[in-house]
Amino acid sequence: MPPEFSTADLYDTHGETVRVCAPVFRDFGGRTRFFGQAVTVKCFEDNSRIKETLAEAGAGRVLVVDAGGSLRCAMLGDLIAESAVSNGWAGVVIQGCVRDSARLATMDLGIKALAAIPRKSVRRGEGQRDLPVEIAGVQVCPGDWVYGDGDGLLIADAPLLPDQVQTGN
Ligand SMILES: O=C([O-])CC(=O)C(=O)O
Repeated sequence: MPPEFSTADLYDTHGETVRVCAPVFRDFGGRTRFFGQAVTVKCFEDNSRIKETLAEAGAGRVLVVDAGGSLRCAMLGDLIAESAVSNGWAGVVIQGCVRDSARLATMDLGIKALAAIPRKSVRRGEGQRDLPVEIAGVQVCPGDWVYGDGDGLLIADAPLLPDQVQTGN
């Protein structure tokens, strides 16, 4: 189980040294409180990099995806989310859409995205990984610390929790 924390308490403790995402995301995963170090992807209506990355060992990290805010297709569905769970990812944050939302809600994974839509993306092998991205008005660099709960999402340069363990599981 993730340690007890709340993004509101973390904000009160750390103030404007943390970046607060604009409240554009909904929770789709079965885990609403999650944290971990960021791995970043930038892609548009093509989830190739997301599928590849979540097939690797997650080690409690959080995949942060700038999907350009597209509301046309889903960048994550139940199969890719299942691979994220079995590979030990703590969460996935997508500036874009998901699908299979009923199944996602049963999974032990944090998932924040803009909306759900039935249409899937088209995989053409495009997209970039491990670069600074911007989601919900804030910059996220690879290795930044991501904290999510029902109130939203905070991004920090350094770990915020006392005695922080190195995984978000
Ligand atoms: O395959 C996709 O593009 C998305 C999807 O439906 C899944 O992850 O199950």
